Parts: sequence; structure tokens; C-alpha cells
Amino acid sequence: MTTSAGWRIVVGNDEAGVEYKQALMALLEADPRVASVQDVGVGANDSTAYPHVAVDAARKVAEGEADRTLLICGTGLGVAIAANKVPGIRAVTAHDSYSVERSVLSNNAQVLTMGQRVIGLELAKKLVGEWLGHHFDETSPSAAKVDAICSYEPDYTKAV
Ligand SMILES: O=C(CO)[C@H](O)COP(=O)(O)O
Repeated sequence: MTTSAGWRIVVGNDEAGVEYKQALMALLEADPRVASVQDVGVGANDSTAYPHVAVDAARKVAEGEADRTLLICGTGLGVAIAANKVPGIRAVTAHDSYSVERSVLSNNAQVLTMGQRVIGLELAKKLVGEWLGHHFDETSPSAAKVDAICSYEPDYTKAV
């Protein structure tokens, strides 16, 4: 959940996502709805495998250091799979407006992933802008379903 100060966002990528991560990070840094942007890498010519970056970034959300994470790899798929290994994290790959919206409103996903080899940069920018405007409603009918997802976590305790 963002505070009035804005979203604290972590960005990360593998070598297939360097250009988009840089462009989207610049967009986030210029957005008044964003309080901070933390880059966990990787830079150009760094071949660190995507699971390490994705888990590193997702842990920052799970540990309360950030609100959301944006991850870029070739397809967006591997970073989502890896981020979902972090307890408490709901990571989705979304390349269209409706899925981005529902990833927040239905799934309360904290992690959005995209594929640099899949989506055009301008569309990715537009979707990231939309993503910042979506907030999960804890009183919505979707909340119980998200809680049902969480109930499969090993250390689950019901929130209310
Ligand atoms: O897209 C990726 C993982 O989903 C990654 O950027 C490339 O992975 P690879 O095809 O295994 O090299």
C-alpha cells in the first residue's frame, strides 16, 4: 500500500531487459506518484541470471522496504516465476491494460513483470503509468480471494 508520500518502487532486470528497465526507471523517477526508485540491477554486460535479480527485488517488498517491484526480462515470464518463490509475493506478467488493472484490483499483485522481447516500449511506458494509478481495495470482494491465495503460504495467519 502506498503512503501519501508515493510508491516506493524497486526495479530489476536481466541482460535481456536492460534498455526497457532504464527507460521505465526514468519514467518512474519523473512521476510525482513515486516516492523512490531503487535499482537492483543489472547493468549492461552483466549476465547475472534473472532469478537472482527477481528474488532480490521481490524480497524488498516482502520485507517492507518497498511497495512494488517492476521486473523486465526477455519475456517477463522467468522473473515472475522467480519472484513468486518469495513468500507473500504475488507477481504477474502483464502486457495489456486490462491485465495490469486486474493484477492490482483482483490479485493485489505487488510485482509487475514485462518482456522486452514481447511488448513495444511505448506501450510498456503507458502500462506502467496506468499501474501507478491502481490501488487494491481491501474491502472489495476480491480481498477474500487474495486471502485464499495467501492461505496456501506455509506461515499463513489470517489477517482479520
Ligand atoms: O526471458 C527470460 C526468462 O523468462 C530471460 O530474459 C531469457 O532467458 P533464456 O531464454 O533462458 O536465456
